[in-house]
Amino acid sequence: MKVAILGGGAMGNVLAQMTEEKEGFELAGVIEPLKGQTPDELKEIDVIIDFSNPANLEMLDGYCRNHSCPAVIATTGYEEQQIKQIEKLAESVPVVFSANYSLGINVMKRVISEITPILEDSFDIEIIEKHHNKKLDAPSGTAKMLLAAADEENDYEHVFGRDGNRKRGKEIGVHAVRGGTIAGEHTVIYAGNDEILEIKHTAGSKKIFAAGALKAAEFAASAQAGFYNMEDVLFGLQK
Ligand SMILES: NC(=O)C1=CN([C@@H]2O[C@H](COP(=O)(O)OP(=O)(O)OC[C@H]3O[C@@H](n4cnc5c(N)ncnc54)[C@H](OP(=O)(O)O)[C@@H]3O)[C@@H](O)[C@H]2O)C=CC1
Ligand SMILES: O=C(O)C1=N[C@H](C(=O)O)C[C@H](O)C1
Repeated sequence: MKVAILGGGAMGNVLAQMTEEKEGFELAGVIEPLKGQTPDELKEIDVIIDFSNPANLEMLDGYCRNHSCPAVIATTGYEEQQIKQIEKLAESVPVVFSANYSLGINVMKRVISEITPILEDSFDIEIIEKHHNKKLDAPSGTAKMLLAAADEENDYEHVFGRDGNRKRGKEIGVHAVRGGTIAGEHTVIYAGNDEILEIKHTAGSKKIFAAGALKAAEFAASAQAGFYNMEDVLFGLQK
């Protein structure tokens, strides 16, 4: 399978190396948008994997539409309107879209949806994410995804970067920490009276995201047009 990578940054580089090493995969090229490159320069791509920046969405959308090319989108920090645009693109081509391609976080997401309804009335819920000091967006896409998993009913008030006292009532605080080379750490804290439950995932390196994105690429290359997430890839199609 011929894979093109949009974004030649930290993730693009790790993914390029893993693509070249993986049996059955061939690296068609790495597109570096800030150097004026576009995917149009590459021929016969089976799937394009985007680890770049929301500013590249128009380019990605146009390329996938014009070439009926499946996409795996890993970039985070999109505006609501851009996510709608990705959903629209998925009416024409297969799109896998996830803020986190690791197995652990996708299992954690399931755990959070399962236990939050049991604990939410008597425990306070807070989310803490930690990342390297080069990360542009905050809070992380994964923190927002875990928040959505905790908040299926949508009757919470969300507080990003809480400062001061917790108000009583349904409120989930999301906190971002940036430093050094932390590959990614996400903790959901359930704090009750005299007891604390923490669910935590730590990424040991960027390789876990690249490995998951390659799995998603295999899935996307043989899927019908549609909007998929990493749970669809790992656990079979969700409803
Ligand atoms: N879903 C997941 O599992 C994961 C998602 N991510 C996300 O992937 C993205 C990339 O991460 P990472 O590689 O660490 O980031 P880097 O900053 O190392 O790389 C970002 C890439 O995006 C391009 N870029 C940056 N700014 C712009 C801009 N304004 N306009 C156009 N292109 C731009 C750059 O292109 P150029 O090549 O020309 O320099 C660069 O290669 C982030 O959004 C991050 O959150 C990261 C890890 C896992
Ligand atoms: O920028 C990163 O590095 C990461 N970004 C993703 C996010 O915003 O959640 C996924 C992972 O945590 C690493």
